[in-house]
Amino acid sequence: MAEALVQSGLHLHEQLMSTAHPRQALVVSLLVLCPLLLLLARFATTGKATTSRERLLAKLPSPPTRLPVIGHLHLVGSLPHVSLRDLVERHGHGGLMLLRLGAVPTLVVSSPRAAQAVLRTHDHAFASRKGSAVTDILFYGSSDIAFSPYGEHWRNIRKIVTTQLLTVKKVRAYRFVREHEVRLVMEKTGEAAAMGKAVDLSGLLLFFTNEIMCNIVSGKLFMEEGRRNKLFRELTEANSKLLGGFNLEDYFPSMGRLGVVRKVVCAKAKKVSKRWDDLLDRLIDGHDSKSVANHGDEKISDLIDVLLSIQQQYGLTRDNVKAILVDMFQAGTDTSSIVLEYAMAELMRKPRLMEKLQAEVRGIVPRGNDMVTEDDLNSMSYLKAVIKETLRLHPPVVLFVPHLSLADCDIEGYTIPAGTRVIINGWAIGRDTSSWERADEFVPERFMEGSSTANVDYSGNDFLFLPFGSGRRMCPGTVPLHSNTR
Ligand code: HEM
Repeated sequence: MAEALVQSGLHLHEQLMSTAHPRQALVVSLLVLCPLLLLLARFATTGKATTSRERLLAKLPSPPTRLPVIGHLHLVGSLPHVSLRDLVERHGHGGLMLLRLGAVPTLVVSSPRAAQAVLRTHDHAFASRKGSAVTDILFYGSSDIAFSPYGEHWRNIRKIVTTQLLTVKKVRAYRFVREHEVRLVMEKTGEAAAMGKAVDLSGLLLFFTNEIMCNIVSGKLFMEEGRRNKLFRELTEANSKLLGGFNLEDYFPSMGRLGVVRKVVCAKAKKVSKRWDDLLDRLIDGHDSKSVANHGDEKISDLIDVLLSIQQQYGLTRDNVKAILVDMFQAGTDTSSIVLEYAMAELMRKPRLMEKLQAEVRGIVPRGNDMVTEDDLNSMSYLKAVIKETLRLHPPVVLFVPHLSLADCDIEGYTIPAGTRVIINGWAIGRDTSSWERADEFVPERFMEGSSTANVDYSGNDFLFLPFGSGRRMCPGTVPLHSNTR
């Protein structure tokens, strides 16, 4: 179940990063596109090995079996993160390898040391992104946080997210939303258990995280909630499919610029984007800067309220606001539910660990309390270790959103030319056998006191454990994740 889940790739970043594709999809797509192949070959081979950039790329370690037109695409199997890890082990050097994915030279980074070079030593040079026709449509000209190129606009919206939207204070304020949703999940599970019915945990956890994100982003006052939340779920899934599908332009950018190809590639994305746009327009129109969701005495503004209230101060257009909102949904929903699902799957497979965790919870929650409160969680060191271990072994973002280099950089004795796409394999880094003992096993004890890796954490400073990345493009979502999963 778990590996399939990684592949079904529900999370924004996971989708975005799936620049490497299942072979089947590739073969089908290429058959369909056969008439275009000759043209492709022309585009794909232009400038080959003649420029200084090509000469630098040619020095990088790379699998020898490169085919005309598709390059190394045929080497990438149905689990791209696994294929890439294996390919780097076989053909890479120092955790680095160059793949030609169609016409796009792509640097694959697969070891803690190489990741440190990219995300810390040369962070500035590797901090950009390259949008595509699809991200331009779904994210309002790629003006969201995840796809914006490095520069003024990205700095501005990233600041908004970290100082206004995803702050500890703000996330704490939504505690009542989380507690309400946890109670609902408990009730549903309890009812099913009483009737001896099986529970679809994946569905329940996805529903749970989606409900939380919906209430945090757009509050409780606007539109009939059930309908709105369902629509958000559908649209998030539609985005994931589009971002994770085979997009010709990702591999053959020159082809993508041809009007006719762009039209075909973009038709579906435009339909989905129109539905997002209608929904976001209705939600934004339903808000005004003074609107607040009430909970007892607390007055909690949702993320739309916050964005509208600072819109002028930060010079945001309405489309910028919408792009940020799409990011929050896309990035915030599946990640947390995937972590929860893997944690449950691992604990079910290892009842001894489940008992240990239950004993910790029972020892801390006062007798008679039917719910664990968020205050109780701080003292639960084994629970924290279980979550860390889940993130190490099953990071929901297996391959990071591709980075783009802005300047030439020397790494591990190679010069990586400016304009190179970089894929960081977070999944492989978490399972690196030179960093982790019994790397493929679920052992939360490795994060408990007394273990040599007890203090390793995911703040982006320990390069052997990067579930959220590191550096300028590191995930800004650690604060909400903490609250949603625990
Ligand atoms: C378990 C939960 C999550 C994990 C493991 C995770 C992981 C990541 C990773 C690995 C990246 C890419 C870093 C890079 O490209 O170098 C990323 C980017 C991002 N994440 Fe998350 N994420 C999670 C949850 C969230 C949540 C809850 C939000 C917001 C509500 C969020 C918002 C973002 C955004 C906006 C970016 C793009 C940052 C940028 O390009 O500047 N993530 N995340």
